[in-house]
Amino acid sequence: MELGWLLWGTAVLLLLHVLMELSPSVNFALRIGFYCVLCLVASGLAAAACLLVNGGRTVKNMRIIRAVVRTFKYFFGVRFEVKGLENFKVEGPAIIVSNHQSILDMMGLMEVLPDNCVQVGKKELMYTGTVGLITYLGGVIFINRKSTSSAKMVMSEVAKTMVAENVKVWVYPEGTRNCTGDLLPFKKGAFHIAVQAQVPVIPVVYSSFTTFYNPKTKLFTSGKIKVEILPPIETKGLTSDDVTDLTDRCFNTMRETLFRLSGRPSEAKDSS
Ligand SMILES: CCCCCCCCCCCCCCCC(=O)SCCNC(=O)CCNC(=O)[C@H](O)C(C)(C)COP(=O)(O)OP(=O)(O)OC[C@H]1O[C@@H](n2cnc3c(N)ncnc32)[C@H](O)[C@@H]1OP(=O)(O)O
Ligand SMILES: CCCCCCCC/C=C\CCCCCCCC(=O)OC[C@@H](O)COP(=O)(O)O
Repeated sequence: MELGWLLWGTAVLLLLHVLMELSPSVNFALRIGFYCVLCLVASGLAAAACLLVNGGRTVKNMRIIRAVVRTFKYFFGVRFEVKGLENFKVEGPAIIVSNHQSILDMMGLMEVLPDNCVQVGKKELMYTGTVGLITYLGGVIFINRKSTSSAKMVMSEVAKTMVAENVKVWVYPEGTRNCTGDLLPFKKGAFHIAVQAQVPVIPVVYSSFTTFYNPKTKLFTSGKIKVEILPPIETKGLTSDDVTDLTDRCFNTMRETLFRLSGRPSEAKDSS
């Protein structure tokens, strides 16, 4: 009986392996499917640990989530090369902005996430089962992207509480995933918070995934991601009139860095 199960298991694994070798779409679907299942299962386990250790929604849970997610890279053969971690060592709160390419970004986020840091996320994430639960427990700030006025209200509240509670806030200023190897124009919410709270902006750039991950061509193999944490940009003395300029400066610096890290230096010079 047990031998029968073993043989069936081996046959299924072999079949999956052959299918993955033969078809890039099957390989892609299985790897992404595995990533989602891993996120759902790990979130359930992490949620139990968060509730036992910290009792409810708190940024302290991010340490548990970070420790769990940092193991994911070994399942997918993803390696990170990180530079500039010392730039996170600013006294007190800050806004961290980074490029957003895929759901796989959670691995890169947790690889460098400083202590006492929460992310801004779309409210739809709340409805993703255990992943929604873990994002809630970790203190993620949920916004409704379809309503600028309500999103702006939440962001203004964040500007007040991040100073009172001494937390850093991680925002993806492109506002959505973008895996083209370039940046989308930046939304201004993150920069408004930074100016309102008078806290520095710390840009973080991840090299393009396109050489090993591309949903359009169904590519998903192992690969290396270069991460660079850039020096903080001060906002002391800036007003709401300076937000557009601050956004543009940050965008240009990050785009230049993205192209350099991804081996496309010439195009960085074309941007402006
Ligand atoms: C254990 C296993 C676990 C596995 C799992 C772990 C997961 C544990 C981690 C989870 C991590 C989640 C990570 C999720 C990642 C996302 O969900 S990314 C998507 C959600 N995030 C975002 O969208 C953030 C970026 N978006 C913004 O900041 C946008 O500005 C806003 C606030 C949403 C507004 O959107 P909008 O209306 O489209 O944008 P925008 O053009 O910027 O603004 C319109 C006008 O309002 C003004 N404005 C904007 N904001 C403000 C403001 N705050 N004050 C005054 N004026 C403002 C602008 O200046 C602009 O006016 P003009 O200057 O053009 O005259
Ligand atoms: C009971 C309901 C069950 C629902 C099951 C849902 C399955 C989802 C399972 C795993 C997904 C793992 C995702 C990890 C968190 C990813 C955060 C993220 O990257 O969100 C995307 C968001 O930044 C931008 O969204 P859009 O590009 O605008 O779209």
